[in-house]
Amino acid sequence: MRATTRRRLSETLRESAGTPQALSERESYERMYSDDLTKIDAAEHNLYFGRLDMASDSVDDEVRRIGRIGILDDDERDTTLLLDWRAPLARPFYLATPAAPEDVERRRHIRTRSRTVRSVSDENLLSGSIDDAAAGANVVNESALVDALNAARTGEMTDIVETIQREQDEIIRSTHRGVVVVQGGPGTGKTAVALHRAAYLLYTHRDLLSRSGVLILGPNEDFLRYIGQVLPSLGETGVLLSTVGDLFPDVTARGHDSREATALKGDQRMLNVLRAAVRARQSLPGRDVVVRFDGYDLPIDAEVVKTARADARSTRRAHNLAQRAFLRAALDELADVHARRIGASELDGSQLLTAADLEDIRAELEADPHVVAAVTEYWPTLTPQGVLRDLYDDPGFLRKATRGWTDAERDALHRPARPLANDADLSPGDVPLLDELAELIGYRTDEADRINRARWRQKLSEAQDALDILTGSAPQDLEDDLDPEILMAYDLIDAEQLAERQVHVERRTTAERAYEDRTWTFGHVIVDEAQELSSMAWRMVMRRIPNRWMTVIGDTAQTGDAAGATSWREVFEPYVANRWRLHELTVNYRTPSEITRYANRVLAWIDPDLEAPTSLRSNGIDPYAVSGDDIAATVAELVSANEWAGLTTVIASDGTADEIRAGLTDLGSDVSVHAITAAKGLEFDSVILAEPADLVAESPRGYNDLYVALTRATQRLVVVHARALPPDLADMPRLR
Ligand SMILES: Nc1ncnc2c1ncn2[C@@H]1O[C@H](COP(=O)(O)OP(=O)(O)OP(=O)(O)O)[C@@H](O)[C@H]1O
Repeated sequence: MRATTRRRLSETLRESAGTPQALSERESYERMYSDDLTKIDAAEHNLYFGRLDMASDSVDDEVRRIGRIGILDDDERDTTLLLDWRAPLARPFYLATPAAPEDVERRRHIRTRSRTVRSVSDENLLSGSIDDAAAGANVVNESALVDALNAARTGEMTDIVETIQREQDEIIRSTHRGVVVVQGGPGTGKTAVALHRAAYLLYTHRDLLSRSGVLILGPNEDFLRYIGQVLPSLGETGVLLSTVGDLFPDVTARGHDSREATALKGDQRMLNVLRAAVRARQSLPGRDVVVRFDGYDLPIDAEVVKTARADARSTRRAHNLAQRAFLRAALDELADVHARRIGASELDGSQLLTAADLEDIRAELEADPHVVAAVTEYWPTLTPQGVLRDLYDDPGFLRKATRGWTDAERDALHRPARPLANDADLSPGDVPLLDELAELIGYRTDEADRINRARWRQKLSEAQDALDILTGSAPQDLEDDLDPEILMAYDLIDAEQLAERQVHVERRTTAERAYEDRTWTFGHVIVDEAQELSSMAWRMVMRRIPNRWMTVIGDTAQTGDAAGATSWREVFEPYVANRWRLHELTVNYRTPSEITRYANRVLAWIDPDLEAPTSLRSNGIDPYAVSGDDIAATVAELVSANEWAGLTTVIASDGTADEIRAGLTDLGSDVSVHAITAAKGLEFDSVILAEPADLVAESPRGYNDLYVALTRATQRLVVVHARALPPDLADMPRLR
C-alpha cells in the first residue's frame, strides 16, 4: 500500500497543471496521498493486534482480524484483510466476557514489535477454559491491559485501542447527538476515552466531520503536547487541539490574573458589565461641540446624537454594524439643522429650500470627512481588545460598567493598560470576554480573508512589475512607432489575469481554517478537564458548536480554577435543557491502591457523596514521607540520593515551584518540576509531592489541588514536607 501510494504521489507531483482547475485537482490528490501515507506510517506499530474466532453456530462463522486501520485486499471482491477497530464488527473484541461472550469463541491478542510477533495470548470464551482473563472479572483483555498499565511512561500519552474496556467503549461509541458528559475520578481513562471518541466519530461520520472539523479543548499547552500524538497514531490528523485561551484568532493571551480576578472574569455577571461597557461607548456630546461646515459652525448637540443613537439601537444590530444607521440618522438631523439655519424665510420661518436642496446638503455632509469624524466620535468603531483594556485601565469607565459591584471587586479587575504584541498582556481569562465583546460589537476576525487579500495584492503588484518589464523591454523601434498589428504581452493579459495564474488553491486543512476564523462552527467539540471552564468560557465554547453535539470530560472533585464548575447540571441545563447524558467511569487505571488509599481520604473530605474509583492494581510500593526544614534543599537531597527510574516529577504549589526548580537545575538533575496548575491531566512513573500544606493553603480549592497531586503517579509517591502534613496524610510511613 505504501509503495503504491508513494508512486501515485510522485506521479501526481510530476503532472503539469495548466489551468487553475487542474492545479486545484492536483493539489487535492497530493493532499489525499500524503494523508494516506501519514496514516499508513502511523499504523505500522502494532498494526494487527486482535483476532476474533466467532462461534461456529453463530450467524457468521468467521474469523475477524482487527487492526489500527482497515485494509482491503486488492482482489476482485475487496476481501477484508483487517477490520478497523472502530468498525461495528470489531466491537465484540472490546465487549465480550466469559459471562456475555457475544458469540465470540476465542479472542486472541497479538503483540508485535515492528514486524516480529512478540506474544500471542488467547481467551476461550465459550469453552469455559479461560487461559487469560480472570473469570467473572469485569475486565476485558486483562493481560494486555496489565502490560499496558505497568509500562514505563514516556511523557507522551499512548492510544489504548488494544485494551479499551467495556464502560469506556460505551462512551466512545455513544450515538447520543446531544452532550455526553463523562464524569470520572483521576486515572479512569477520561482523556483516553475522549481521544478515542474523536477517532471513532471521525471514522463513523467522516463526510460531515471532515468538512466542519472536530475541536478538542484542553487545559494548557503541556497537556495538549502530552496528548498530541494519540490521534495521529490512530491515523487521524484533522483535529484542532487548543486551549480556551488560544481560541481567539491572533490573540496569544499570556497575562496572569489573581485568583479574585479569575473568579470575577469567569462570572456570568461580566455579561452585563460588557454590555454596559459597549453602551458607554455610545456616548452623548457635552455642550459646545461644533464642526465647521459650509462656512458655518454646525453644532453637534446631545439632541441630534440622542435621536441617532435611538435609531441605531432600534436596529438591534451589533455595535459596529449599527454604526451606519447611526451615521445616517445623525446626518439627516444635521442636514435639517443646517437647512433651517440657511434656508428659513426671514418673514415667517418657512423653509425656502427645496427637497433637492436638502438632498444636496445631506450629500455634502456625508462627503465631508471632518463632519463624519466628528459624528462617529459618539458611535466609534470598536475592537474587543480596545474596550477590554480601557475598561480595566480607566477607573471611571470601570465604575460606570460595574453597577452594584463592590470597590474590592473593581480593584481586582483594575489594571493599567500596557498593550503588547499579539495582545499577550491579556490573560486566558480575558479570551472569553473578548469573544463576548466581539459578538456585542459585531467584530469579525476574518484573518484568513485579510491574509488572502494581502497576498493577492502582493501577487498583483508582482504581476504588474512583470508586465512593466515586458513593456520596458519592447524593441525600441516598436515603441516609437507602435505597429497595431504586433501583439504585445500586455495586450493579451493584464496584471489581474497574470496573478490569477499564480493563485494557489486553498491548501489549509479544515482545522487550520477553523483556527483562524472566530465564527467557525465545528461539527463536534470535545472538552477535556471541563470542570476548569468558567461560565463565560462555556458561552464561548457553545458559540463554536450551535448543534451542541459535544463530549465533555471532567471530574468536579478536581476543580482547581477559581471560576470552575462544581455541578454538571448547572453548566448544561441552560444550553441544552435535558439533552445531556451523564456517564461515569469507575476504575482507576493509573494509580496503584497503595497511593489511592491516601487520595481517597482527601476525596471524602472534598465531597463525601462522590464515589472513589477502584484501583485496578496494587504494586506493593508504599508511599512515604520525608521531612526537612528547607523544602527546596530537602527535595534536592532526596532527588540526588536516589535512583529515579522512569519519568519522575516534583509537584509543588504555584508559589514554590520555581524555587524548587532552581535547586534541581543547580544539581543538573533531569527530574522535572510541575506547578500544580500545570500538572492537571498528566501522569508520571514517580511523583515527589513537595509541601502538601502549601497546596491546601494556597487556594480556596486547595484540597482539590492536593487530590490532583496525589493521583498523578503510576508507581511511586514520596511526600516531602517542612510544615505539618494535612491530617489525611499524617499516618504515612516516614523515612525521617
Ligand atoms: N483501557 C485502557 N487500557 C490501557 N490503559 C488505559 C485504559 N484506560 C486508561 N488507561 C491509562 O490510564 C491512564 C489514565 O488515563 P487518563 O489520563 O485518560 O485518565 P483521566 O481520567 O483523564 O485522568 P485525570 O482525571 O487524572 O486527567 C493513562 O495512562 C491511560 O493510557
